[in-house]
Amino acid sequence: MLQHLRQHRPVIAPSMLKCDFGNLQAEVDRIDAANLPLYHWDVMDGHFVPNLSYGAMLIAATRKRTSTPFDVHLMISDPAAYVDEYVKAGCEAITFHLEAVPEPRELLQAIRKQDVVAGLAINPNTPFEAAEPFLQDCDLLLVMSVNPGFGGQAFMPEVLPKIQQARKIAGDELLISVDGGVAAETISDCAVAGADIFVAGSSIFDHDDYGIAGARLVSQAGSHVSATAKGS
Ligand SMILES: O=C(CO)[C@H](O)[C@H](O)COP(=O)(O)O
Ligand SMILES: [Fe+2]
Repeated sequence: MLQHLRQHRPVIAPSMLKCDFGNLQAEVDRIDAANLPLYHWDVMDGHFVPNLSYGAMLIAATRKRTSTPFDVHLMISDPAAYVDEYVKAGCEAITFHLEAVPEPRELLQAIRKQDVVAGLAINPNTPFEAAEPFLQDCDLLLVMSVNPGFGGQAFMPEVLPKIQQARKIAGDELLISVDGGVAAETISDCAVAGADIFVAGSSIFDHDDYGIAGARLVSQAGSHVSATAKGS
């Protein structure tokens, strides 16, 4: 899975929060036809964030419909209680919030032990230094560029220095994902700062053709992803 993600950099990951749940099979077909290499599932519990989305049951049902890898972004207060459900649902990457689990080492290690990519997410107000001690136990750092809870919000450029810091300190091994308001106008700044996974909700699902929307994002980001990073 890590190899898959590294090979597909810049990775455009459609945020399923914005898809048409009334026609999920059609959405899966359109995403896969567009060759988007990673699904991003936003799980919200109405407690950690003021919104409720969907859970492992829906993800497991969709798992049967596509072989494209899944990353689940857990915006929930007690991720440790639910990680096994998301592994069983077929998620290849599990990302949870540092704000929910201030001592995340044990949970990151437990995720890795199951051969699943371990991701740690930080909110816009959380400094990079809070996550830094745990980076050796992470495969992926997700930097939120909106306050979590809703799709369609405006990108917060003030998070870009955190991405730069993470890339400088962690080197090329760490996958850095940016999530929230990523669009054609904002993606190149994220790529220049050092991100390699770009979560895209509105900037994919608001378009008629996901292939064209994805290719546009790749071309805006692509030239900034270093040649050594690509395919390494
Ligand atoms: O985690 C999220 C919100 O909490 C979503 O992944 C994110 O907002 C994606 O949607 P958009 O690209 O429209 O901002
Ligand atoms: Fe997300």
